[in-house]
Amino acid sequence: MKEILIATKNKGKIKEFSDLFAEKGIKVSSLLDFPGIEDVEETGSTFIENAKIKAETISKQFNKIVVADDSGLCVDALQGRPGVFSARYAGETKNDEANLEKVLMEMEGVPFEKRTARFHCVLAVAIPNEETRIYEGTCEGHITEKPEGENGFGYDPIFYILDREQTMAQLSSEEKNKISHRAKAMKKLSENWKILF
Ligand SMILES: O=P(O)(O)OP(=O)(O)OP(=O)(O)OC[C@H]1O[C@@H](n2cnc3c(O)ncnc32)[C@H](O)[C@@H]1O
Ligand SMILES: [Mg+2]
Repeated sequence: MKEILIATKNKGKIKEFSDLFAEKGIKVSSLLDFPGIEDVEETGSTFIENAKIKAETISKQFNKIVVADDSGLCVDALQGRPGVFSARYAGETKNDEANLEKVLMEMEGVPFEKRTARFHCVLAVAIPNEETRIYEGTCEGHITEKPEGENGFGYDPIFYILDREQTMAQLSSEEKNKISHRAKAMKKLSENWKILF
């Protein structure tokens, strides 16, 4: 079976990529399968820079094709924050619940029509001795006033999808994988599938 290495230790992402690649008959491995590999420092100032840094660093270590995902939540009323700081918005420990509580606190008193936000996903495909490829996807929504739903990860419980009348965390994983920023970026990558193998 074909296999692709994703440069992440985020369990939520790994689950989604496993499902999305399984549709193509491809198995996913991740940095959780290689406990000796250290986290790559995200020193870039954009999603694209950070996705490239993660994919290229791990690709060099393994000398093979590697996919990395840099993603996050951009809230209009917060001038695009948390943005590239999404994973560590409430501190270095990467606590999903503390992060979303911080966003809710900062959004207190903001009326519904001004609570617009989007999830952004950048996939970088690093190929030894070739230029890194970039694929992007976004998903539009509104920030809720309190968390709802148990599925997904990260900011999903406070991200309301207008035409579904549900938060991302209330959707099943199959439904999220049809509309999410990650699924949209994956679709673009899958149109260029042949670069992977
Ligand atoms: O860098 P890696 O190792 O892949 O894992 P990470 O968790 O640090 O990932 P990012 O640097 O890309 O930060 C993305 C953060 O944005 C949030 N996020 C990304 N995609 C999301 C999604 O589909 N649903 C909810 N939150 C998401 C979540 O809090 C992530 O921790
Ligand atoms: Mg990260």
